[in-house]
Order: sequence, then structure tokens, then C-alpha cells
Amino acid sequence: MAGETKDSFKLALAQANPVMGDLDGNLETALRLRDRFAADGADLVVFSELFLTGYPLEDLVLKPALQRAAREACEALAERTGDGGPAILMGLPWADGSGNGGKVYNAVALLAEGGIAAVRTKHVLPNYGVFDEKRVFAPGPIPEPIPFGGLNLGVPICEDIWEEDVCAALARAGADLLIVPNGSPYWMGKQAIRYGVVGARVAETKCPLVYLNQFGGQDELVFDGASFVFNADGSCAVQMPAWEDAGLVTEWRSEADGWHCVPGEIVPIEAGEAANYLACVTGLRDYINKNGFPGVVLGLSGGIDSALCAAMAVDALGADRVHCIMLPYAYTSSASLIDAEQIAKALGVRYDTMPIHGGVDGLGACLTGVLGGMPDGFTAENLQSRTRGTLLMAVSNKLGPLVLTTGNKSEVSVGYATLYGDMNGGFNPIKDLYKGQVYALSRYRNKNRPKGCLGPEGVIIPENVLTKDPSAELKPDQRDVDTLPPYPVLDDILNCLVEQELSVPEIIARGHPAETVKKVERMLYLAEYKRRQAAPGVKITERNFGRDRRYPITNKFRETV
Ligand SMILES: Nc1ncnc2c1ncn2[C@@H]1O[C@H](COP(=O)(O)OP(=O)(O)OC[C@H]2O[C@@H]([n+]3cccc(C(=O)O)c3)[C@H](O)[C@@H]2O)[C@@H](O)[C@H]1O
Ligand SMILES: Nc1ncnc2c1ncn2[C@@H]1O[C@H](COP(=O)(O)OP(=O)(O)OP(=O)(O)O)[C@@H](O)[C@H]1O
Ligand SMILES: NC(=O)CC[C@H](N)C(=O)O
Repeated sequence: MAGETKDSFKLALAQANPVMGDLDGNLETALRLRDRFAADGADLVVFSELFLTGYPLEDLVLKPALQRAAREACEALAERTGDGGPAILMGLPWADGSGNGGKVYNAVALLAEGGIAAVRTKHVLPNYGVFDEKRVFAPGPIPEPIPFGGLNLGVPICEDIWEEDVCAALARAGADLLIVPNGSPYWMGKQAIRYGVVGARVAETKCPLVYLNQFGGQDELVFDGASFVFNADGSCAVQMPAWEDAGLVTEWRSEADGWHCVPGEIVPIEAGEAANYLACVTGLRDYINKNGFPGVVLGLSGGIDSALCAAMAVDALGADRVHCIMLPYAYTSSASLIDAEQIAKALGVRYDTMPIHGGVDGLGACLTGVLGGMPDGFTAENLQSRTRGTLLMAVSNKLGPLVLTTGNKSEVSVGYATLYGDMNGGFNPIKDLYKGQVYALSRYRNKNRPKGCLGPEGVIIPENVLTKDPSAELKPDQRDVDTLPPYPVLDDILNCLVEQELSVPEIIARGHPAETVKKVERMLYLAEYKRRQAAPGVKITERNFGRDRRYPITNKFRETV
């Protein structure tokens, strides 16, 4: 349709899951989807931001070989559009000088009638929070609309619509509609923010807007999809599902007042616990599958953190790919043994018991000469944790599964975890969930089996696990509250310090004792060294550790009260 003028056209939205760096695989996915949409009469298929390579590319995009491979894949894809089927809007990095140095842009190419018909580049590069695009991309000029079949397509790329200028310029230049490929990661409440941004651009430009987002996990980020179309009057014409691969052919008609998307299905979007749970499951599933692991192994202690991780793992991968191991020592309670076994039974996973007395006592004996006696205090407690961590890594080495580490955001914040002990592991599904959210998601999962989840219906985490006092069980009668403020207090203070960057006096003014706030502040700063050595985990909050909140390790700054 590239040359003709029409009064209707069909635009296919490909909400798909690219694999970082797998250009052949992403190309195959694009062709498969295009074939499917061709059968439905699509004129044009749009893919998400940098779909051909994966998003975010980070420094990989600086590699000339990657830039050349992306151009070759783009040319190969363009050639396939010579078959009379739909054209393609494909996201890819675009290098000046064919990938031999020079500038590289975050781009979209229109592939039509066997060639590369147009290329447009991202003007506004996000450089905050998890985004580092100014580090790797050059900003393109404000883009011109792309002529296509008598239409003028405005194609701003993701962050381009978060400011007014690009869309305003496209509208002034005669864009009939705005088609926006996105790599917009999930965090709590994100969809409402997107509706706000898109609503504002539509009101300013009077153009309909197609918001096409990617789906799937990429290291710490998880993309929810949830693509949608707003008509020029600000109404939502179509809402695609979140948390799944999805494809939809939208129909467009030209009327006296411009182009309209024919209203279609408005799929409800998960919010709150449902969204957070699906984010953790999606991030975990894609990390394991995209990195080629047969499954996961984790220490199942009878506590709430490992219980929720086990449930998420089964929901992500299926029971036959999850191996849970209870590693009891002298301080493991019989209640923990019962609870762990019950959780494993409910999930239907392989469950082994591997007592660690030999390891802990043997390591203690090795240390006596240097320490002048058997280890005690923290040293002895950490030996238990390290023995567990070492044994789980041995299972991983021999049998192949990745070790899941299970620390929640409250623990990760204050360093309440043992380096090379329970921090051992390759991925942490609950890293960005405060303890209160761990309880909330556990209760949620006991009552619901979210879509796509492979675990069983019904109660998985026994009531006793939800109500007992959290304990590391590293010494007799140990409870987390002996070391930390009660979790509701700790979580509130951390929320103020980490998410909101409130000052210590402001947090005290909320009613927390000054010494508690100062203690949490101190623990938060001191634990930076542990976080730098911690496994990645799924980003859920607006401010996760790692990509968002980047503090120095060596840091004497403390607030005065
Ligand atoms: N700035 C810095 N840069 C680099 N390294 C630094 C450091 N400061 C200390 N270190 C090193 O870190 C060591 C201290 O860290 P680490 O050995 O982890 O030990 P540590 O933090 O002292 O103890 C572990 C804590 O985690 C708690 N916990 C809670 C829940 C579960 C578990 C569990 O294990 O199952 C544990 C446990 O009760 C205890 O409070 C120091 O001995 C030193 O070697
Ligand atoms: N006896 C054990 N057997 C197997 N794994 C254990 C054992 N004790 C601790 N672990 C591992 O170490 C992790 C850290 O322990 P921690 O006490 O912080 O978590 P939890 O027991 O799952 O939950 P909670 O903190 O609510 O008790 C556990 O999640 C688990 O993976
Ligand atoms: N890839 C991007 O440009 C993403 C930035 C955008 N503000 C978002 O989170 O949706």
C-alpha cells in the first residue's frame, strides 16, 4: 500500500518478547508474526523499540559488530517485504558509517516493497532512573512524518512522547496519527502514568496515538506490554492485555475530521498484587529461559521468603523445573521442617532434606587453630548460612539449575543477609519487594492463580508461615525483631529513605523514634557493599537497588538530627 491513497488501513500491533542480542531469533519472530498478520490483511506491522536487537542494549550497542549485524538483519527483513505483504516498522540501532565507529541512534525503519523506505531516530534520550541512553546513543533531529500509503505517520520513539516537542512538531508537519514503539519497563502504577502522558499528547496534537510496548523480562527489567490506542478525542479505542505475547490487527478509517481507530476490545489490566506477582514471575521465567537454565534450586527454610520464591518459581517454570532443599541444622525448628515439607507438597516439586551438621561442624573444626577455639557469635551463625550457600551451589554445579536467592527488599536494604551465604545465587525474584509486600503477595497467591501461572490452585503457603515471627534460625530462639525494628516500622522508614529520599528529621516527624530512624539510615548506608555483590532481581518499585538507586560504597555522609 506504500504508494496509494486509501480511506482505510489495517495496522498490526506486535506486542512480542525479543531476546537480547539474538538477532536471528528476533528476525524469525518478526517474520512469523508478519505472516500471521498478513493473513488478517494487515498493511503495516509495528514492533516495539529496538525489537530487532532487544532493549535496553546498554553498552552492547557500542560494539561495531552488533551495529553491522543489526543493519544486515534489517536489510534481510526489508527484502522479505518485497512479497506484496505488509510493510514493517522495526526498531533497531542505526549507526552512521555502517557500524565502523561514529554515531549510533535509537531508530525505527519503515521496511516496505523490498527495501528500507525510511529511517527515523529518537530525539529525546531518557537518562534517569534505569535509563542511560545518553551514554550510548546520539540524539536524532526532531523527526519528520513518514509518508505511507497516503498517510503521514508520526513515529516518535518511547521517551519522545514524554515531552511535548516531538509530537507537537510531528503534528505541525502534518502527521495523521502517531505510532509509538516503546521499551517501557513495568513498575507499580506505570500504566496510569502512561495513560496520562498519552492523553496529554493526544489532547495537544489532536492526533490518534498507538502505544506499542514490548513484553518480557530482560535482566532486572520486566516489560508488561499493555499496549493500547487512543483516538484523537482522547478515548481509548483498544487495550491489549498485559503480561503476555499478543498481536492485534487494528482497523483505521479516514473520516472528515481525520483518522480513527475502530474501537475494539478493552482488556482489563492487572493492578496491585496481581501485577506485581506477574512481574516477578515473568522476570524470573525469562531470566531462566533466556539464559538457558534447565530450572532452579533453592533452600526452602519454612520461612515466608523462600516459600514465596518457590511458588513464583513453580508458576514461572512448572513444578518439574524447581528443586527445593531443606538444609536443617541444630537451630532449625520442627515447625520449619513441617512447614517446608507442606509447601513443597502443595507445589508438587522435588524436595530433599540435606542436614548441614557435618559441613558446619567440620568447617568450625578447621577454624579452631586460627580462631583459638570453635567459632561463636556471628562467625558461627554465618558459617551455617555459608554452608547452605556452598551446598546449593554444588547442586547447581552438578545438576545444572540456577540457585535462587531469596532476600526481600527490607533485608537487602539493611544488609540483613550473609555474604556468600544466603546471598549466594544467580537471581532473586523478590529482591524489590519489601517484607510487607512479601506477605501481601503470599496471601494473594493463596487465593488466586494468576493467568499463565503453572502452579496449583489453592493454598500454597500455610497459615502458620504467614503468622509466625520471622526468624533466621541461626541461634536458639532468634527472631528478626531482635536485630531489626518490626517490619511495618522498618518498611515505612525504608520507603521514606529509599523511595522518597525524605530527610531523617522528616521521617522522625512521621512519629518514628529518632534512634530507630538513625539506626536504619546507618544500616542502609553500610549495606551498600553487600548490594554491590548481590544477584540481580526483578524491578517492581519506582526505585530499585542497582539500576535506579546508585550510591557510593565508601560514604561517610550521615544526616544530623
Ligand atoms: N565496606 C565493606 N566492603 C567490603 N566488605 C565489607 C565491608 N564491610 C564489611 N565487609 C565484609 O563483610 C563481612 C560481614 O558481612 P557478612 O559476613 O555477611 O556478615 P554480617 O553482616 O556481619 O552478618 C550477617 C547478618 O545477616 C543476618 N541474616 C538474616 C537472615 C538470614 C541470614 C542467613 O544467613 O540465612 C542472615 C544475620 O543474622 C546477621 O545479622 C565482614 O566480615 C567483612 O569481611
Ligand atoms: N534450614 C534451611 N533450609 C534451607 N534453606 C534455608 C534454611 N535456613 C535458611 N535458608 C535459606 O536462607 C534464606 C534466608 O533465610 P531467612 O530466614 O532470611 O528467610 P526465610 O526463612 O525464607 O523467611 P523468614 O525471614 O520469614 O524466616 C532462606 O530464604 C532460605 O533460602
Ligand atoms: N525506552 C524509553 O524511552 C522509556 C522511557 C519512558 N519514560 C518509560 O518508562 O516508559
